[in-house]
Amino acid sequence: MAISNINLPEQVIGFSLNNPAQLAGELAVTVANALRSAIDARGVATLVVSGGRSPVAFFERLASQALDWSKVVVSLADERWVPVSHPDSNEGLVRRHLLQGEAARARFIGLYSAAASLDEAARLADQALAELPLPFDVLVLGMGEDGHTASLFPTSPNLEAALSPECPQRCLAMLAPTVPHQRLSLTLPMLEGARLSLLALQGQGKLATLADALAGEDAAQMPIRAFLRRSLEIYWCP
Ligand SMILES: O=C1O[C@H](COP(=O)(O)O)[C@@H](O)[C@H](O)[C@H]1O
Repeated sequence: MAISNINLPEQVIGFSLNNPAQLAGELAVTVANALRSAIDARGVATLVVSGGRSPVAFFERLASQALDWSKVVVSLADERWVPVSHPDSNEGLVRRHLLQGEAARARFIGLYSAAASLDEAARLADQALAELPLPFDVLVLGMGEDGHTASLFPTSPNLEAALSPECPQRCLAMLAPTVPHQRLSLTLPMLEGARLSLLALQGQGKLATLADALAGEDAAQMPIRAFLRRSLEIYWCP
Protein backbone atom coordinates (compact mmCIF):
# COMPACT_ATOMS: atom_id res chain seq x y z
CA MET A 1 0.00 0.00 0.00
CA ALA A 2 1.19 3.58 -0.60
CA ILE A 3 0.69 7.07 0.75
CA SER A 4 1.27 9.64 -1.98
CA ASN A 5 4.25 8.10 -3.83
CA ILE A 6 5.76 6.32 -0.79
CA ASN A 7 5.63 2.53 -0.78
CA LEU A 8 4.94 1.12 2.66
CA PRO A 9 6.11 -2.24 4.02
CA GLU A 10 3.42 -4.92 4.22
CA GLN A 11 2.89 -4.56 8.00
CA VAL A 12 2.08 -0.85 7.55
CA ILE A 13 -1.28 0.31 6.20
CA GLY A 14 -1.56 3.86 4.89
CA PHE A 15 -4.64 6.08 4.60
CA SER A 16 -4.40 9.29 2.60
CA LEU A 17 -7.00 11.88 3.61
CA ASN A 18 -7.87 15.12 1.85
CA ASN A 19 -7.43 17.57 4.72
CA PRO A 20 -6.87 17.82 8.50
CA ALA A 21 -10.60 17.82 9.29
CA GLN A 22 -11.14 14.59 7.36
CA LEU A 23 -8.09 13.02 9.01
CA ALA A 24 -9.37 13.97 12.48
CA GLY A 25 -12.81 12.51 11.73
CA GLU A 26 -11.54 9.20 10.26
CA LEU A 27 -9.02 8.73 13.05
CA ALA A 28 -11.65 9.45 15.71
CA VAL A 29 -14.03 6.84 14.23
CA THR A 30 -11.24 4.23 14.01
CA VAL A 31 -10.17 4.85 17.63
CA ALA A 32 -13.75 4.85 18.95
CA ASN A 33 -14.52 1.55 17.17
CA ALA A 34 -11.41 -0.06 18.67
CA LEU A 35 -12.27 1.23 22.17
CA ARG A 36 -15.84 -0.11 21.86
CA SER A 37 -14.53 -3.53 20.78
CA ALA A 38 -12.12 -3.55 23.74
CA ILE A 39 -14.92 -2.70 26.19
CA ASP A 40 -17.10 -5.45 24.69
CA ALA A 41 -14.26 -7.97 24.95
CA ARG A 42 -12.65 -7.07 28.28
CA GLY A 43 -14.89 -4.53 30.02
CA VAL A 44 -12.24 -1.81 29.89
CA ALA A 45 -10.30 0.00 27.15
CA THR A 46 -6.91 1.71 27.30
CA LEU A 47 -6.05 4.62 25.04
CA VAL A 48 -2.61 6.23 24.91
CA VAL A 49 -2.33 9.46 22.95
CA SER A 50 0.41 11.87 21.91
CA GLY A 51 0.54 15.62 22.34
CA GLY A 52 2.16 18.40 20.37
CA ARG A 53 0.34 20.78 18.02
CA SER A 54 -1.45 18.33 15.72
CA PRO A 55 -4.05 16.38 17.71
CA VAL A 56 -6.56 19.08 18.77
CA ALA A 57 -9.17 18.40 16.05
CA PHE A 58 -8.81 14.65 16.51
CA PHE A 59 -9.30 14.94 20.29
CA GLU A 60 -12.44 17.03 19.82
CA ARG A 61 -13.92 14.59 17.29
CA LEU A 62 -13.06 11.64 19.54
CA ALA A 63 -14.64 13.27 22.61
CA SER A 64 -17.96 13.42 20.76
CA GLN A 65 -17.98 9.70 19.84
CA ALA A 66 -20.68 7.63 21.54
CA LEU A 67 -19.04 5.13 23.83
CA ASP A 68 -18.97 4.24 27.51
CA TRP A 69 -16.20 6.62 28.51
CA SER A 70 -16.40 5.51 32.15
CA LYS A 71 -14.74 2.27 30.99
CA VAL A 72 -11.86 4.01 29.19
CA VAL A 73 -8.44 4.68 30.72
CA VAL A 74 -6.50 7.42 28.94
CA SER A 75 -2.80 8.15 29.24
CA LEU A 76 0.03 9.82 27.33
CA ALA A 77 2.85 8.50 25.17
CA ASP A 78 4.95 11.40 26.42
CA GLU A 79 4.91 14.62 28.36
CA ARG A 80 6.77 17.89 28.52
CA TRP A 81 8.01 18.44 32.09
CA VAL A 82 5.95 21.54 32.67
CA PRO A 83 2.94 22.11 34.95
CA VAL A 84 -0.45 21.11 33.55
CA SER A 85 -1.42 24.80 33.32
CA HIS A 86 1.53 25.50 30.95
CA PRO A 87 0.57 25.91 27.24
CA ASP A 88 3.10 23.17 26.29
CA SER A 89 1.63 20.55 28.64
CA ASN A 90 0.33 17.47 26.84
CA GLU A 91 -1.89 16.68 29.82
CA GLY A 92 -3.35 20.20 29.62
CA LEU A 93 -4.07 19.63 25.92
CA VAL A 94 -5.85 16.34 26.63
CA ARG A 95 -7.85 17.86 29.49
CA ARG A 96 -8.97 20.86 27.38
CA HIS A 97 -9.79 19.02 24.15
CA LEU A 98 -10.42 15.32 24.85
CA LEU A 99 -11.65 14.90 28.44
CA GLN A 100 -14.75 17.03 27.85
CA GLY A 101 -18.47 16.23 27.92
CA GLU A 102 -19.11 12.47 28.20
CA ALA A 103 -15.38 11.83 27.67
CA ALA A 104 -14.67 13.53 31.02
CA ARG A 105 -15.88 10.26 32.58
CA ALA A 106 -12.71 8.52 31.36
CA ARG A 107 -9.97 7.85 33.92
CA PHE A 108 -6.80 9.78 33.12
CA ILE A 109 -3.30 8.75 34.19
CA GLY A 110 -0.89 11.64 33.69
CA LEU A 111 2.90 11.63 33.61
CA TYR A 112 3.72 15.06 35.08
CA SER A 113 4.63 15.69 38.69
CA ALA A 114 6.38 18.63 40.31
CA ALA A 115 9.24 16.40 41.47
CA ALA A 116 12.67 17.63 42.57
CA SER A 117 14.30 16.50 39.30
CA LEU A 118 13.36 15.16 35.87
CA ASP A 119 14.68 11.71 36.83
CA GLU A 120 12.50 11.70 39.93
CA ALA A 121 9.49 12.77 37.84
CA ALA A 122 10.20 9.85 35.48
CA ARG A 123 10.34 7.47 38.45
CA LEU A 124 6.99 8.75 39.74
CA ALA A 125 5.43 8.51 36.27
CA ASP A 126 6.78 4.98 36.02
CA GLN A 127 4.93 4.10 39.25
CA ALA A 128 1.70 5.75 38.08
CA LEU A 129 1.85 3.79 34.82
CA ALA A 130 1.81 0.50 36.73
CA GLU A 131 -1.97 1.03 36.96
CA LEU A 132 -2.41 1.13 33.20
CA PRO A 133 -3.71 -2.20 31.87
CA LEU A 134 -1.37 -3.74 29.28
CA PRO A 135 -1.27 -4.15 26.36
CA PHE A 136 -2.80 -0.82 25.38
CA ASP A 137 -5.85 -1.20 23.20
CA VAL A 138 -5.08 1.87 21.11
CA LEU A 139 -1.89 3.90 20.76
CA VAL A 140 -1.93 7.12 18.73
CA LEU A 141 1.54 8.36 17.86
CA GLY A 142 2.72 11.55 16.22
CA MET A 143 6.10 12.19 14.64
CA GLY A 144 8.41 15.19 14.45
CA GLU A 145 10.33 16.12 11.32
CA ASP A 146 13.51 14.79 12.97
CA GLY A 147 11.93 11.31 13.17
CA HIS A 148 11.17 11.45 16.90
CA THR A 149 7.99 9.90 18.18
CA ALA A 150 6.56 10.14 21.72
CA SER A 151 9.55 11.97 23.31
CA LEU A 152 12.07 9.49 21.94
CA PHE A 153 14.46 12.08 20.48
CA PRO A 154 17.40 11.06 18.25
CA THR A 155 20.08 12.79 20.34
CA SER A 156 18.66 12.30 23.82
CA PRO A 157 20.57 10.66 26.66
CA ASN A 158 18.57 7.58 27.69
CA LEU A 159 17.42 6.95 24.10
CA GLU A 160 19.33 3.67 23.81
CA ALA A 161 17.79 2.43 27.07
CA ALA A 162 14.30 3.59 26.06
CA LEU A 163 14.51 1.81 22.69
CA SER A 164 15.75 -1.46 24.17
CA PRO A 165 13.12 -4.22 23.97
CA GLU A 166 14.32 -5.24 27.46
CA CYS A 167 14.02 -1.77 29.02
CA PRO A 168 12.65 -2.40 32.55
CA GLN A 169 11.36 1.17 33.00
CA ARG A 170 7.90 2.16 31.78
CA CYS A 171 8.92 5.82 31.56
CA LEU A 172 12.30 7.54 31.20
CA ALA A 173 13.57 11.11 31.36
CA MET A 174 14.40 12.43 27.89
CA LEU A 175 15.86 15.66 26.52
CA ALA A 176 14.37 17.32 23.43
CA PRO A 177 16.39 19.64 21.16
CA THR A 178 13.44 22.07 21.26
CA VAL A 179 11.88 24.03 24.12
CA PRO A 180 10.72 22.66 26.51
CA HIS A 181 13.78 20.40 26.60
CA GLN A 182 12.83 18.27 29.56
CA ARG A 183 10.52 15.44 28.64
CA LEU A 184 9.09 12.20 29.94
CA SER A 185 8.55 9.35 27.52
CA LEU A 186 7.07 5.90 27.64
CA THR A 187 9.67 3.35 26.59
CA LEU A 188 9.54 0.96 23.64
CA PRO A 189 8.35 -2.14 25.58
CA MET A 190 5.33 -0.14 26.78
CA LEU A 191 4.51 1.33 23.40
CA GLU A 192 5.26 -1.49 20.99
CA GLY A 193 2.68 -4.02 22.16
CA ALA A 194 -0.49 -1.98 21.56
CA ARG A 195 -3.32 -3.95 19.97
CA LEU A 196 -3.84 -1.09 17.51
CA SER A 197 -1.02 1.36 16.74
CA LEU A 198 -1.84 4.47 14.74
CA LEU A 199 0.43 7.22 13.45
CA ALA A 200 -1.15 10.57 12.50
CA LEU A 201 0.87 12.76 10.13
CA GLN A 202 0.11 16.04 8.46
CA GLY A 203 2.02 17.84 5.70
CA GLN A 204 4.65 17.21 3.04
CA GLY A 205 7.50 17.70 5.52
CA LYS A 206 6.39 14.75 7.61
CA LEU A 207 5.85 12.67 4.49
CA ALA A 208 9.49 13.35 3.52
CA THR A 209 10.56 12.34 7.06
CA LEU A 210 8.55 9.12 6.72
CA ALA A 211 10.30 8.36 3.40
CA ASP A 212 13.71 8.93 5.07
CA ALA A 213 12.73 6.69 7.97
CA LEU A 214 11.65 3.90 5.61
CA ALA A 215 14.93 4.15 3.71
CA GLY A 216 17.08 3.18 6.72
CA GLU A 217 17.27 0.87 9.71
CA ASP A 218 18.86 2.72 12.63
CA ALA A 219 16.17 3.59 15.20
CA ALA A 220 18.70 5.60 17.23
CA GLN A 221 18.87 8.07 14.30
CA MET A 222 15.11 8.11 13.70
CA PRO A 223 13.17 6.52 16.59
CA ILE A 224 9.97 6.26 14.49
CA ARG A 225 11.74 3.35 12.71
CA ALA A 226 11.15 1.16 15.77
CA PHE A 227 7.40 1.41 15.04
CA LEU A 228 7.56 1.00 11.25
CA ARG A 229 8.78 -2.59 11.77
CA ARG A 230 5.50 -3.52 13.43
CA SER A 231 1.84 -3.51 12.54
CA LEU A 232 0.92 0.16 12.13
CA GLU A 233 -1.78 2.25 10.47
CA ILE A 234 -0.67 5.64 9.17
CA TYR A 235 -3.22 8.43 8.65
CA TRP A 236 -1.77 11.21 6.52
CA CYS A 237 -3.13 14.40 4.95
CA PRO A 238 -1.47 17.33 3.15
O1 LIG B 1 6.93 17.00 20.97
C1 LIG B 1 6.10 16.28 20.49
O2 LIG B 1 6.11 16.08 19.16
C2 LIG B 1 5.42 15.01 18.52
C3 LIG B 1 4.92 15.56 17.19
O3 LIG B 1 4.14 16.70 17.47
P1 LIG B 1 3.40 17.54 16.34
O4 LIG B 1 2.83 18.70 17.03
O5 LIG B 1 4.43 17.90 15.32
O6 LIG B 1 2.37 16.61 15.77
C4 LIG B 1 4.27 14.48 19.36
O7 LIG B 1 3.83 13.26 18.82
C5 LIG B 1 4.69 14.32 20.81
O8 LIG B 1 3.67 13.78 21.61
C6 LIG B 1 5.02 15.69 21.32
O9 LIG B 1 5.30 15.72 22.71
